[in-house]
Amino acid sequence: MEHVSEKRYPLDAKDYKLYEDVGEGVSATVYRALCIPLNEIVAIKVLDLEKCNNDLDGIRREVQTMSLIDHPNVLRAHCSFTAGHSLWVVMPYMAGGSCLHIMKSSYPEGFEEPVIATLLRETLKALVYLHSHGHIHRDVKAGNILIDSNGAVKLADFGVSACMFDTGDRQRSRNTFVGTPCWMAPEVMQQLHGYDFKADIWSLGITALELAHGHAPFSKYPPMKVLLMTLQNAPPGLDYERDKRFSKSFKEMVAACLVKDPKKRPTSEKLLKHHFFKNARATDYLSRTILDGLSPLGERFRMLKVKEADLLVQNKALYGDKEQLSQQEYIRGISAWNFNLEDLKSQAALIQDYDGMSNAEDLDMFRKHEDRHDSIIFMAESPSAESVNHANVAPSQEDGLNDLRDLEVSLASFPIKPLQALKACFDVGEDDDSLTSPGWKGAAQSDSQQPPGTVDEESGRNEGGKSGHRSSPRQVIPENKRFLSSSLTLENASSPKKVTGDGDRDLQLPKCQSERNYSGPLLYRQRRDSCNLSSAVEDTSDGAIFQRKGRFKVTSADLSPKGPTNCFFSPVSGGSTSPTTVNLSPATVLTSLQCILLQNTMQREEIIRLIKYVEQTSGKNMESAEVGSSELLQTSPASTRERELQSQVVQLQQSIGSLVEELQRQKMKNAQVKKQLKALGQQRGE
Ligand SMILES: Nc1ncnc2c1ncn2[C@@H]1O[C@H](COP(=O)(O)OP(=O)(O)OP(=O)(O)O)[C@@H](O)[C@H]1O
Repeated sequence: MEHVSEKRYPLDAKDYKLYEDVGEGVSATVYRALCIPLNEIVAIKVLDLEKCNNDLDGIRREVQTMSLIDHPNVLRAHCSFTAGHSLWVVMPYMAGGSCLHIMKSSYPEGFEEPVIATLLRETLKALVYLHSHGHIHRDVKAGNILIDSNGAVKLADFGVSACMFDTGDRQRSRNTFVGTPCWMAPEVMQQLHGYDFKADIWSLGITALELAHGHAPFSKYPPMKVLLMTLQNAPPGLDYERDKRFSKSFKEMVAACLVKDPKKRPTSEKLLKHHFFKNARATDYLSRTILDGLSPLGERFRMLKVKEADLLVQNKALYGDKEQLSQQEYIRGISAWNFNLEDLKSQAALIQDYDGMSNAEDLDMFRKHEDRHDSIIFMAESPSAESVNHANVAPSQEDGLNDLRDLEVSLASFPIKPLQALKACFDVGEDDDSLTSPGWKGAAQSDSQQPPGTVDEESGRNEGGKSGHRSSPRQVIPENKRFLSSSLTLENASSPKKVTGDGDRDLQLPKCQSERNYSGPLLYRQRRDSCNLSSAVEDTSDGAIFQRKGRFKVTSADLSPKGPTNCFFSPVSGGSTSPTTVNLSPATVLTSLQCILLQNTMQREEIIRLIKYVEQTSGKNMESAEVGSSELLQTSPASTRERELQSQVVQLQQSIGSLVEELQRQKMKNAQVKKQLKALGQQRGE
């Protein structure tokens, strides 16, 4: 199957002339190019196989999927071949570029409804086709919806697609944590029961919001927060003042996609019949509207890069802070997040300031649920379409009962288990990448400056005018790792890396929660970081690493309690000390984070006391001890803040406690009323 289309596209880099770059992803640069023998303009995606961190299986899957599909709304690869250490994927050139690029350059506030309806209908047609052929796309987003000059719409990027008919490792990959957080369905984050086609419907709903607003919901938050917000909050929707311009049918369509329970989402086929799509126009409408007057794609892309570079410089000047920069990158729609330890720690810290109230409510509430699973009466319902309208409304104490009810409903119908998500985050890190692939670390930070690398070496020319070379040593791809689109044989398809599914992870969850200290993996990794141990290989023994195109690297996690001690923050420690809890709520995770914080504070204070004690009793003023204690004492402002936070948490706990009691009282009343009604009914019957 060397050539998948009727025309024979050559399998040699020399037969293509690369022009300007028109797009960039995590691991690839896309060029406009000329296929010389056919005299045809094509797009060539040049994937740097080194950047892919040896995830040849993932790449092979992308190429395979792209080659086999045959639908007008799905971007199909003409052919692919390796050139040195790059993989070239030749595909039709979509001159309009991605919806994301169009929005960024000309529609920062999003598109008008008929445009959105047209784009989504075409995307949905692609999904109907993919789903009926057993594929889950898993990365539906505006950046992957491409438009041709005549307005034709195609869904691209199969880098993380999965096949429902797969077995073994690939089947298990449906339990993995892939995609791009803002667009990622809760069940994908949750990694509890795996997921199916419905994950794409969620992403489509998020994409609808993205097309309506110019950015995806939560896009200003760092990934960790996005995960927690997606899991904890009511689904986002078109509920704001600014959304008044949109029709009821659009709002309903979005609400139908963004139901947390995947079973309650419509299939792609059913969704396509939604009356919202009656607003959709013929595709040439797109070329007459959003493409009209746009400069050529390469030019737009260049301008965007300049804008982004300026933004980065500005931000650096403003914040000089990595976290802010990573957020800005996020805003810019770049999905190559840098999941390093420091980022994660600061993200984890950020979570505490967010929605303190609701988090604390969740915290106690859910813990109490865990203690009395059976006593919850209204658990079976799921968040209704109306509940979508409650999104982002901060719960108040006045309507505490309703909120509690909502919370119970949403938590109960959606057994949140975000620890894996967090854990996955804690177990990803650029340290691993740097250890396994020496050139990666720097490369990840300067993606936009990366040349295609092989262009020069393989074809001896680089028409794109790219300059600059990697400083990292080039890795020669062994012959058995080279492949053409024709070489997708079974043997070749076997993954070099074993993919570990969530099932494994579940099994490894500690039996006794009290043994678990969430600071364990963090501290452990911190230690490794500081020692710069070259233990990436050992790391995989803790949990096989699998990666999807640089978005995430997920391991089966280090679950052994490597942390120093158990959490001993009694006011909020229920979740952490419960001996049987395995299903963890976001609240529990937050509890654990709070525990870690408090634990560190208390330990620090304890150490200071001990140092002082030793100093006094020994009568010696040991220099080192002095330095140590004075340094430690300097940290007191932080601990004051921490104490404040702790007391806030305690207060919140207390108010939640009373709300829960009130809830219990109401339930008892309810039960009594029911009894009375029943008795009355019986009396009447007699
Ligand atoms: N056939 C094409 N014609 C025109 N532009 C394209 C084409 N394919 C991709 N692009 C542009 O290049 C960008 C990056 O491509 P692509 O998404 O396939 O790379 P990636 O590494 O898989 O990205 P990511 O993983 O971040 O989604 C796209 O967002 C799009 O703007």
